[in-house]
Amino acid sequence: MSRIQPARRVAAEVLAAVRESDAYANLLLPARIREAQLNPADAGFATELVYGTLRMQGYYDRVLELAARRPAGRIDPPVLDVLRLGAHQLLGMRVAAHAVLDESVELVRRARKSSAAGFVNGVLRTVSRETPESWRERAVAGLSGSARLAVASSHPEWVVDALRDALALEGAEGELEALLAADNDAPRVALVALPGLADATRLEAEGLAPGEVSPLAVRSGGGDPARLPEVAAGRVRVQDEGSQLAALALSRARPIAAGERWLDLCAGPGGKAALLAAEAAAAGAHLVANELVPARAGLVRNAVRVFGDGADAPEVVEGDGRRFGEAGERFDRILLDAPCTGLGALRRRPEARWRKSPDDLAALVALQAQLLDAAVAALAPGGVLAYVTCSPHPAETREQVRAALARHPELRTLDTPAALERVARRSLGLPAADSAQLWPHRHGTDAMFVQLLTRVEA
Ligand SMILES: C[S@@+](CC[C@H](N)C(=O)[O-])C[C@H]1O[C@@H](n2cnc3c(N)ncnc32)[C@H](O)[C@@H]1O
Repeated sequence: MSRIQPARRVAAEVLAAVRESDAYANLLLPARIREAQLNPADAGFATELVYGTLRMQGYYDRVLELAARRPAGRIDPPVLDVLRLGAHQLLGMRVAAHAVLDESVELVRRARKSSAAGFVNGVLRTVSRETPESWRERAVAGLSGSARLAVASSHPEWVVDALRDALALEGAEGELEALLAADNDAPRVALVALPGLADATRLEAEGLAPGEVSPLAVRSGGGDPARLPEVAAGRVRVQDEGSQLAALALSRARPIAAGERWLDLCAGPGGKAALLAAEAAAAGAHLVANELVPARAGLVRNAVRVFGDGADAPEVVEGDGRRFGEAGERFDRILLDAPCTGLGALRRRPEARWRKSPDDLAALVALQAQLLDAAVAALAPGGVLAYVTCSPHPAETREQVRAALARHPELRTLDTPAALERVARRSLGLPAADSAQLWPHRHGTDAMFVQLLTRVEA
């Protein structure tokens, strides 16, 4: 009989898969919880173990380096997984030391690393001898500036610098620590009630909490959202409220004329496409949803299945979005929710901050510019284009828009903060500017960037 609690076993398996095969914790963990048939309490424990360990990995590595007196890079990766998991229980969850030590030793044996059992026991015992507060001080001793913040908040240093630069564009550099802290908070799951198919007010009357900023949002009461019949049927979907507002800023930028043609250029996995399809269906507009990666195009098809397959149903197409505009086809509204570093969604993708590097940024910025050019070419004169990223990085947001405006004299900005304020449930307090930036620490959303653009006759 295994002496390892099922929740710890599931957490250890997910951490190993995230490291070995670049698995996404937010996709793999719910599946493993279901397979292992964990009860709600154990499912919650496993979720905290996985998310907390991955988010705080940078900080725990610093503590473990001090306790083990060797760099984390010189610790066998499967052994390091077990140490990180143990550190999170001791420092982040205040689990009793004897339980953490016993089960960590079992986990390292189970990972076929029995020879490291004494090492794991010794390092975690050292960690357990000091309080979390004392480790917080020791971990940053001798560090300053971004390096100190990076360790304390468990973010890579280049991400700390990028977030500071993005806040500085609004004169809000002083909010950096609040933003970093918000990235480490477990976000409450937001749901969107698709217009015409579900009703947020009715769901509130049935006991779900109202959303924070989106008029279509309700908050899941915890547990697996798929237990709600509306979610299982695809009429209510899990979607960050910032994403909801970004899609609504486009669909509600101005009244919809029947017969309008809409394009979602980079639609996978289909969250915004489903919302746009609902908005389009209610007003007699038609949506084309395009996605490059076939598997993700499949997710878009699933997301819009609820609209049936009649002539008015959204059309899902596969291919490189950069081909749009070439054949002379024009659209009245275009969403370009561009592939990006995702630095605005670190709360919900706990491993993401460790996977991206500044090298990824250059390639993404180049791709975003090409997709923007295609979107401009495919935009009907007088149409509306929403350029959206789930990253606040200046190179992906305001600098990208500034460069597009310089390349395309026919492009004009629209007052995006006003468009977002019009659709939001409460005032967002957005500063006056052409573009709009949402923030986790201010709005409880991902850090979505939205720029509405229009095209005058060339
Ligand atoms: C930020 S995600 C879009 C999220 C989506 N709008 C939603 O709300 O669910 C960007 C998507 O662009 C896709 N993509 C990347 N390069 C592309 C290209 N050249 N053409 C079209 N799609 C692309 C990615 O596969 C990814 O699914």
